[in-house]
Amino acid sequence: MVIRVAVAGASGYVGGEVLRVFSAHPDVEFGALTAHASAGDTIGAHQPHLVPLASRVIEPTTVEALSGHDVVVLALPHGASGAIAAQLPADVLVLDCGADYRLASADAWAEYYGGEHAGTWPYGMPELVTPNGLQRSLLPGSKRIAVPGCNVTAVTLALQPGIAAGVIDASDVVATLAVGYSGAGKKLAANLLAAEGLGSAVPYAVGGTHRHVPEILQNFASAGAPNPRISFTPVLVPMSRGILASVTAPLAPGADADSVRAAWIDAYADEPFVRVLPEGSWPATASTVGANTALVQVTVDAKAGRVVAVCAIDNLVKGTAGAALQSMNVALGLPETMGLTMMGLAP
Ligand SMILES: NC(=O)C1=CN([C@@H]2O[C@H](COP(=O)(O)OP(=O)(O)OC[C@H]3O[C@@H](n4cnc5c(N)ncnc54)[C@H](OP(=O)(O)O)[C@@H]3O)[C@@H](O)[C@H]2O)C=CC1
Ligand SMILES: CC(=O)N[C@@H](CCC(=O)OP(=O)(O)O)C(=O)O
Repeated sequence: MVIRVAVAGASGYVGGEVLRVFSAHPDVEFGALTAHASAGDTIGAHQPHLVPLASRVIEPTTVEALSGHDVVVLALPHGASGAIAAQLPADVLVLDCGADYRLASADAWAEYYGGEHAGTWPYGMPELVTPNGLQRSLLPGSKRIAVPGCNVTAVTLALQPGIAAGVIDASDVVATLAVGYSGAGKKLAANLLAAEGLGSAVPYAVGGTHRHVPEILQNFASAGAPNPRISFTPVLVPMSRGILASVTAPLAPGADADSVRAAWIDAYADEPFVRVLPEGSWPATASTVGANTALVQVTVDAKAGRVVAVCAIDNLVKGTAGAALQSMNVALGLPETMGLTMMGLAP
């Protein structure tokens, strides 16, 4: 079987990671590679680490260029993906790595992103708990998939077992994230001067303003939280990749350390890409670099009466490109793990 894949945004961080991750899939063959200002350049000029693709020429992102493929991956700024996706044929599988189609609520879109809401597509997180079972059962046959936000993936995977099992109170969640520079995209990351960024940790989008807040709350509600609330603070730290989400919530009445641990272990026992670490060992972003891995740990802070859950991912793999490939496999009826690995890169 050959799956012809077009990648829009091939000059960016996510586009580059889509090219790297998807090239490990035995059935994938790349068709058009498109972008915007870099059209006419070679991939090698923008992604020098992708040596086998170095001589491929980047085309402008047009409906014509993206037509005639089995799969189109959009790795474009939000807004740009909605504009092009609306013109793509209905029978091509479109995986949008941007935010345009993630939210179910047009009001939430207007509040956090502004402008018109493009719509809502099936959500590309196979592990998500939904009222109708796990999200993976809803993806086969889908022709449109909204790939989750990277911070959202880390926070959701950290906490959803406790929500689904009823052992935490999700109306008072506090999340603090250490996030790497590549999450900001190539253009912004280039502006983060090493002289100022190195050696410093800087919070941003503080006070409930981050665009991922409504997406996280949507996932918590999907997992069964009746009135989810979160105080969310991302902190930019000097690493190129990685997200470490530390998430806490009150212990539900009647729950204890045993029921909490059992909830997390049971939730992820059969998940190919989520690993609950042995007790006492805590996730590190370095162990996820380059892999479609989510490492999770949980404990009870008895004095505070709160559950503390931590999740580490590579923002560009499980946080985006890996999640896209995982969802593509499920949508096409292929083994979910095809072409994906939990073997990271270290040291
Ligand atoms: N970085 C991350 O960790 C994550 C990012 N995402 C999302 O993925 C998407 C891509 O992000 P990222 O790769 O980081 O961003 P980059 O800035 O690194 O790359 C953006 C890409 O989009 C292209 N582009 C910009 N404007 C247009 C346009 N008007 N029409 C067509 N192409 C355009 C650029 O092309 P050119 O260079 O030629 O101008 C470039 O290829 C965003 O929606 C982002 O929010 C999601 C999860 C994680
Ligand atoms: C460091 C940094 O800025 N990280 C970005 C990552 C978000 C991202 O890219 O996700 P979307 O697809 O939802 O835009 C942020 O926190 O906004």
